[in-house]
Amino acid sequence: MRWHSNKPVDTVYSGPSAPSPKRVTLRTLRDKYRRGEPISMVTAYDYPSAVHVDEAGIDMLLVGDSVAMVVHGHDTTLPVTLDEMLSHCKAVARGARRTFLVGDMPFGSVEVSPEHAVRSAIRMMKEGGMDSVKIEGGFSNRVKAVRAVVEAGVAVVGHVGLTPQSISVLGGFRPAAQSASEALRVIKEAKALEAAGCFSVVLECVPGLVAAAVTRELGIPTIGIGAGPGTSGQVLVYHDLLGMMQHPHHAKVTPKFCKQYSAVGAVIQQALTAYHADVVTGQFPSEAFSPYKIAADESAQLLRDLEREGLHSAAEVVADMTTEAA
Ligand SMILES: Nc1nc(=O)c2c([nH]1)NC[C@@H]1CN(c3ccc(C(=O)N[C@@H](CCC(=O)O)C(=O)O)cc3)CN21
Ligand SMILES: CC(C)C(=O)C(=O)O
Ligand SMILES: [Mg+2]
Repeated sequence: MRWHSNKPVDTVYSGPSAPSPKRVTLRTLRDKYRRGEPISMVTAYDYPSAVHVDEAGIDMLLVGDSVAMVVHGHDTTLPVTLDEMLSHCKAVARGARRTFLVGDMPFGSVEVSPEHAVRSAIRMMKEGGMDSVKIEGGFSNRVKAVRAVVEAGVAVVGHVGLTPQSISVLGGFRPAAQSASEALRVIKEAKALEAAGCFSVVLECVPGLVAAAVTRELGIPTIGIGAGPGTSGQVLVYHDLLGMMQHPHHAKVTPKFCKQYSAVGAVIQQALTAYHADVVTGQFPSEAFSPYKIAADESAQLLRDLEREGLHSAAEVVADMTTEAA
């Protein structure tokens, strides 16, 4: 009860039952945007990563359908289902106390009709515990879906430029808006998504000039990924920015626009190799990691019980280890 306390804020208990930090809301995001303050966004797919993102002060957390590639090992984002996304959303929601949560609507959860999109979006909110959803694409049927979802009372982030869920028609993860006509289309799509009620739009893999033009044209924040510095905010994939995807197995899916702020993949590899070596050489677990003891009178009783039952091998071990300990 912060408002009843006369202690300075930093002496207030900050353990698990501490008062919750102030949540980022749509209001907070709009205020930042109006003041021209950049908005930070990162993906997370599980409880521990959500805790880290939350504690870092990141404004928005995206439970991205990139989970299909980064966590499930698929080559595209297409296979992940709404039920799988919901499982990740629930875990993330348990770890996030402050950051604004966006659930990525996976391929197959919005396309059929606006009603279909509304039903899926409601599940993201109700079951997934999200604060909003993100819907990929700017074609007119997607704009209609966005409008229906917003009218149902769900805040929506749009997503134009490279739209990985359209890989089947795009033919690959290619940068978007590189011709005048493509760039104009992206700008018009972003405008249409704003008009349909999106509170923000992600711009993926478009030239910085195009992203800056969209940003100036819109009255809502743009969040760029591989879109240069001229957007209202930035988003990166958690594992990419931590440098967890350096192994040749997944290095191919780490996009070149990603700055690596650490080399966590190398740290993990080194730790696992060291653990393996310790197990093989018997250095783990040492006394320090063998905490469970049996009292002397209990082990003496156990020794008698084992001999009585004819369990001589076990009895021998108990006898040897009791003398060792003594
Ligand atoms: N780990 C990860 N990070 C991401 O940022 C991310 C995903 N996965 N999966 C979903 C989408 C796909 N993204 C990607 C993936 C690859 C490139 C990329 O390397 N593009 C190349 C061209 C590749 C080609 O032509 O096939 C480039 O030169 O930009 C870009 C964005 C961004 N998203
Ligand atoms: C790359 C971001 C914007 C995304 O959609 C995802 O991670 O799924
Ligand atoms: Mg996505």
